[in-house]
Amino acid sequence: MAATGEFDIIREYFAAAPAAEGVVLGIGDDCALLQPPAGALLATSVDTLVAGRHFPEQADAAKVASRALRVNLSDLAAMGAEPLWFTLALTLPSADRKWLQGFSRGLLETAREYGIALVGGDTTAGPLSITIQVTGHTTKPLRRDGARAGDSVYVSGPLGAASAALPLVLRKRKVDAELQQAAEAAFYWPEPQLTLCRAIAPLATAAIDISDGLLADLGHICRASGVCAEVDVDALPVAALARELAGESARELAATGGDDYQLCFCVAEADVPALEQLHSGATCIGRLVDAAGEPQVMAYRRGRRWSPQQTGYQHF
Ligand SMILES: Nc1ncnc2c1ncn2[C@@H]1O[C@H](COP(=O)(O)OP(=O)(O)O)[C@@H](O)[C@H]1O
Ligand SMILES: Cc1ncc(C[n+]2csc(CCOP(=O)(O)OP(=O)(O)O)c2C)c(N)n1
Ligand SMILES: [Mg+2]
Repeated sequence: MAATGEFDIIREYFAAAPAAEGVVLGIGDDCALLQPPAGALLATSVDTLVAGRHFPEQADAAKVASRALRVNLSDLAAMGAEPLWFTLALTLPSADRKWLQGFSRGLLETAREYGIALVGGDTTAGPLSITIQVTGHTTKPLRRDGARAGDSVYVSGPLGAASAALPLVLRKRKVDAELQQAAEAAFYWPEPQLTLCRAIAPLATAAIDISDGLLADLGHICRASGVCAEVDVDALPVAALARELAGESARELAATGGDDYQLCFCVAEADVPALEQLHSGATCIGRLVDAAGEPQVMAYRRGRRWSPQQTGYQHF
């Protein structure tokens, strides 16, 4: 039996979200009432995931829910913020009970894992899309505009897995069950770098999460900070899964493919030894230099300037 209407869906699948810190009033009224931690800045961000654009139309509901929350948590990590609350705007083609059960399970399990509470949302009929707005708190924000010439540029972990996995996730390429599972894990369960962001917050001058592609996203730091970046593409940590799936193209995917949600961050020269002491798993991939002309990313392969056709995903 299908759930009947908008309010049944909310009550049955979302209203049972557990009580959480700072939630004076949660789901059910015109607004949620929230009490921010004393003295903290609130960090807020919203991202939409559209079926066919951000995930396959026929994707498993629990996996899509988890990915939708994880990519939003990634923005909190990139800002140096701790998760507090989120809202969910869900547009559904139909009130499919099985889909909704999977979706709410995946969403609420992920929310519990990362300590973030669902406090409200909106439910409408239409083409499948998922919008999540997250709020966190921080006393040491990691902005995009704090990087300076001379800083070293780091990435938090291996790149290229999610974009190499996309053809498998889209079922455009058939592989054995184990490889299919690894591909789906890379795509649907990116790890928001919240632990790393806590460790690097005292040292990083700027940070961004890699959603569109490393070279494109680092470009945002360059423009915000008024610097150029020199990136040694040969130094990028390429994910083993990307190598297995994409062979020779894996390094290009690591540089320009999105969807991995690792962090890219910068550290002043004087703080590099302290950063290295953290043994955080981050890899130095280049450095920042004065922007003689326009702030931009300059990529190098085998010591020579390298300009890929696309530096990252573009919607339009
Ligand atoms: N439609 C919009 N209205 C207002 N601000 C927007 C809109 N779309 C994007 N932004 C803002 O532009 C900046 C870049 O957006 P985006 O590339 O989506 O960031 P991210 O990769 O962190 O999700 C962010 O500060 C975001 O809040
Ligand atoms: C079905 C499908 N096709 C293609 C992609 C690749 N892709 C779509 S959007 C995107 C970039 C990230 O999405 P965006 O909406 O730009 O997120 P934001 O930068 O705002 O966090 C990528 C790599 C995908 N994830 N799923
Ligand atoms: Mg966005």
